[in-house]
Amino acid sequence: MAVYNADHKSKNTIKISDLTVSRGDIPIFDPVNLQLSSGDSIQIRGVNGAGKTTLLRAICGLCNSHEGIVEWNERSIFDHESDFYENLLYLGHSLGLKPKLTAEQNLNFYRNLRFSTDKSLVRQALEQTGIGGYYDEFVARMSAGQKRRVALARVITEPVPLWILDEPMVALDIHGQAWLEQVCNNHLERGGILLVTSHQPISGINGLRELQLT
Ligand SMILES: Nc1ncnc2c1ncn2[C@@H]1O[C@H](COP(=O)(O)OP(=O)(O)OP(=O)(O)O)[C@@H](O)[C@H]1O
Repeated sequence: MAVYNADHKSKNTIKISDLTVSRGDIPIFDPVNLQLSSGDSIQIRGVNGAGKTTLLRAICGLCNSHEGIVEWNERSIFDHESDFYENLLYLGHSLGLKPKLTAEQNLNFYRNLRFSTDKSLVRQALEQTGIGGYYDEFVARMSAGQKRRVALARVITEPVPLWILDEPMVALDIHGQAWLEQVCNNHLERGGILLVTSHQPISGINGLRELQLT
């Protein structure tokens, strides 16, 4: 399982070079060039339809029609997929939760994919997200904000260095937003990297850079 470079002795880097995605023959956004190292964070900004989700998916290697290069620690993600994906946590618009499973079962599913043996992390994570009492509740019976908190608990149960979060603030109340900003700051202090989109202002993440898509 991937671990943080907690002591910063070795750094992680993601480098994006001339990355763009086309629909038909038309590029959705101008080529993106970006480099982030351990402790760096960036918010991708742009109006509805600017291509924020598309860019994040392309960085994750999930777009077929992309041009450009994405490198993790100076190696193409396509040539070294397992090294990249075991270090990546991508939370997209879709929460990726099974409604007929409980919160705990959903998180254990993802935790098991990472071969993590620390079961206690799941209930600790749900406590931290403020829904500790809901660990055995079916996701189908949860509110939108509660579901979002379950999905976001993965940042604790799968402690990998690269977080790519698409609109993570959606449906969160102010307490949830403050919690998320705090865990992002902890992540960055431990040497993590963060790429995030949000239509809501993010004021509580230290050193958050901005990239405006055009
Ligand atoms: N599956 C698809 N097939 C064709 N076009 C698509 C597809 N998904 C998105 N698009 C188009 O790509 C463009 C960028 O969409 P994208 O979802 O990346 O924008 P966004 O900036 O994330 O928008 P929002 O702020 O509304 O979430 C839009 O014009 C959209 O219509």
